[in-house]
Amino acid sequence: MSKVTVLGAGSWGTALSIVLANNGHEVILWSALQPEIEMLQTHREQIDKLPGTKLPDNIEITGDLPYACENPDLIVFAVASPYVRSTAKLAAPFIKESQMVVNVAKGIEETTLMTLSEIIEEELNNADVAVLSGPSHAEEVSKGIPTTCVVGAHTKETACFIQNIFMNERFRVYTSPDIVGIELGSSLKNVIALAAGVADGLGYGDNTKAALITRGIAEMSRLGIAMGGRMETFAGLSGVGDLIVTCTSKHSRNRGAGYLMGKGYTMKEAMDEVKQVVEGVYSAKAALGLAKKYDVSMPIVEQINKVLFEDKSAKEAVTDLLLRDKRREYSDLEWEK
Ligand SMILES: NC(=O)c1ccc[n+]([C@@H]2O[C@H](COP(=O)([O-])OP(=O)(O)OC[C@H]3O[C@@H](n4cnc5c(N)ncnc54)[C@H](O)[C@@H]3O)[C@@H](O)[C@H]2O)c1
Ligand SMILES: O=P(O)(O)OC[C@H](O)CO
Repeated sequence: MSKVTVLGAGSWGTALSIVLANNGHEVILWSALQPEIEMLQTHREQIDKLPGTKLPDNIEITGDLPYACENPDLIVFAVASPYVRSTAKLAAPFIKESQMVVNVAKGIEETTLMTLSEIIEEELNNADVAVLSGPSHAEEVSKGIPTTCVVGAHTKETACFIQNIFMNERFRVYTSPDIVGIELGSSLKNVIALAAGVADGLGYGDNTKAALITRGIAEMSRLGIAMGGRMETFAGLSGVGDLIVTCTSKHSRNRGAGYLMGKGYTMKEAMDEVKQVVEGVYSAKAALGLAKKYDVSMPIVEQINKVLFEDKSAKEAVTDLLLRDKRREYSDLEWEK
């Protein structure tokens, strides 16, 4: 049995706390939000986001960050991406040398273009920072619906330690050394999912969805490989796996927000309606920034940025994608003669 602290008590932090508690660990679930703390303490349930699932007794809810950071075996970062840096900064004075940390949030910082694990590493001196990602909606994980994820870490020992902490007969965890590939896949898929939602909102069909998923993974992997990630990772759980679930699931926040925009909502109206964090909106500009930095073509990311931030009509964006310059499906596949 280990001591695990989970920072962030939204859908994902709560669902993972339930997995960890059911695995027999002693869990501290911390939130920065007083109403969230009170709701979890009073009802022992994330009523707003995971209604109907009670928290096991071995989850302690707190708003006391120094206490939450007091010597756990593992800290799970599950706050929404815009709060990862501020939370790490606040926690840093209370965190021990070489603390093992796993980031489960998905995003890229707009101002620095850093991944979330890089931010945590920067803020927490000497922490051993890993990532956990994959096709995993909190609504299903909290109910014990079979789910698979992958943990990426700097060493095999850390990856296996975290794998053992999370894994059970309903939650299978693989390991990988490809941290950058995992984090880029998990962040970029949210941007593509917005586009898939827009297509649904416009009333387009399965052909359009399949096109966005397939061409989406092509552009995600082009950027990811340019940044040092591995193609295998983009073909894996945190790449195409997460992209499929996000672009198709009724639970998806990003697809849901895109759907509303396809129906004519503004970005702000769509985000308010979804009520939970729509990470693709926060990562879209950063994805475009990385595409420019690494000189990689990302046409879907480009068009979704125009819809989100330049008031371009969604219909026009789809037409512009379809009528781009003619090209080969994969530029490195050449005819022999
Ligand atoms: N929900 C899922 O199914 C799921 C699955 C995998 C990964 N994720 C990722 O996990 C992260 C969290 O997602 P979520 O669905 O739990 O979001 P959410 O909207 O349900 O919750 C976000 C949480 O962030 C925390 N927060 C809000 N404001 C804060 C502040 N000022 N300072 C510190 N913390 C603050 C709160 O605990 C809040 O509940 C996201 O990056 C998301 O992409 C979510
Ligand atoms: O599908 P979303 O947009 O709710 O994102 C949640 C998770 O990242 C799915 O793995």
